[in-house]
Amino acid sequence: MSFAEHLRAATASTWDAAVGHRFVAELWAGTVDDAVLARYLAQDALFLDRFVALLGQAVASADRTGPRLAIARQLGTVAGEEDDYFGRALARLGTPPTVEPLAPTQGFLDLMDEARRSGAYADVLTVLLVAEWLYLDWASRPQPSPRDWLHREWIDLHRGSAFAAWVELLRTETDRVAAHADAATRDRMAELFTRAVDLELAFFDAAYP
Ligand SMILES: Cc1ncc(CN)c(N)n1
Repeated sequence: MSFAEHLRAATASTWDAAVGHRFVAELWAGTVDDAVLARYLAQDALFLDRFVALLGQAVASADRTGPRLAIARQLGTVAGEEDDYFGRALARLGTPPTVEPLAPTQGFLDLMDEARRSGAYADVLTVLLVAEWLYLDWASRPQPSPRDWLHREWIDLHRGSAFAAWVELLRTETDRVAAHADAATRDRMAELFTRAVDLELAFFDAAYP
């Protein structure tokens, strides 16, 4: 088992609870309440801002050209296609332009800021890996797509061959960096991974007041 697979196995119960969350089931079924989706997306718009900054740090701290370019391309997708979805979705749902972060969102902002400020590629990769791998996992259900673009596009942004290749790159990079890291760095990566998985579950929970 690779380092990344080991971390995922160690967090399996929380990971599986997030991937099988009520929010995910309702999104796939196209039955998620507009107020719930609005609450979730308004929080995720706050997440997106700091996520782009974290991707920027990954571009800066990558130690090889190939991964640096792949991360830069994905940064473009998040700042482009994904941000465009947020604009259209929040306009349709009528979400207020400014919202305060709920506790799980604040936890994520702190985690991403911590990893970004550390400048440590290992830390940045670990947080990115959880955020993208867990989303690929819930978005890859072998199930018909919901009809409404509001639901379908949020799924489509996190599945497909390009997104799967992106997650594979993050996993390969995490394993490569961990293989050359000292025990303290690997311990820190494991701690960041666990914190991020806990926050993913709490983030879905928080969509339901
Ligand atoms: C909370 C959360 N985690 C992960 C993702 C996928 N980048 C997201 N959009 N929001």
